Amino acid sequence: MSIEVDRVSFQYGRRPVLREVSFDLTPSAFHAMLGPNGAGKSTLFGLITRLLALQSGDIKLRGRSLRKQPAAAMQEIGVVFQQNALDMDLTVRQNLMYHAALHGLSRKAARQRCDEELARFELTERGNDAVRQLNGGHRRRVEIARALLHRPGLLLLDEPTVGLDVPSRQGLNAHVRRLCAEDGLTVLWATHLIEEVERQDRVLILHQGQLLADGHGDSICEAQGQPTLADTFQALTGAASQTESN
Ligand SMILES: Nc1ncnc2c1ncn2[C@@H]1O[C@H](COP(=O)(O)OP(=O)(O)OP(=O)(O)O)[C@@H](O)[C@H]1O
Repeated sequence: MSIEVDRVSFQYGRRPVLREVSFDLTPSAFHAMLGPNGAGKSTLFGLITRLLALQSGDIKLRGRSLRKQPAAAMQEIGVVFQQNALDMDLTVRQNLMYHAALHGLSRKAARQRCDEELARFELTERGNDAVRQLNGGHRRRVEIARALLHRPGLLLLDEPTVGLDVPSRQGLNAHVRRLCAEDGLTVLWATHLIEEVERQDRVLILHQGQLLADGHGDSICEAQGQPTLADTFQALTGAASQTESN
């Protein structure tokens, strides 16, 4: 699924937060958006998902402009925000069914899609448990399953591993990479953690609202004359990359 972000700038009040950000994503590939806290990642996600209104520039999904055809463009997007957005007292299945109804799926289609997603995320046995009973890693999986119920072509994840322990972080990252490889999903994974990025990923480095690098991890390292992504990130941003331990 193609997405083009074209010269998007944004400011809160008089404070610029994004400056002429442009990129497009490779269909069916995993993209890591790496940026320290405050880089503007959540603001960009807010614009792509229309939580925030575009001020300048445009965003197109499969050629459909968010400005001109917002409803059609939004059908293409599944999103997992930084904050848990599940109802903790409802069961896993109820959370999914509610979301499917919001997307206009019939009850029959919704049930079928829920079954498929629960199986794919190895959650079938937890379907009737309240979300509150699940650990953090499983809750995040439910959120991703929910984001995919309406079969979007693009999955956005905003720091999805925040608050998870190391094995859960790694498991979730690997799971999303599999979705990309097996289902042809286009993924944009925002993080400030270098461990979640691999050298063969398309990497977008955002810093203080500007896109400082965009390309395969290897090419970015080579262009900067740096041995690792962590060194490249530091050279470009002046910020030591954050790791799970700090
Ligand atoms: N509603 C708001 N009003 C004013 N400033 C804001 C608002 N939301 C975010 N900001 C500021 O905009 C800048 C970018 O924030 P944003 O949340 O987009 O960055 P981020 O890369 O997602 O970082 P984080 O992971 O910490 O959320 C920050 O300096 C932040 O303080």
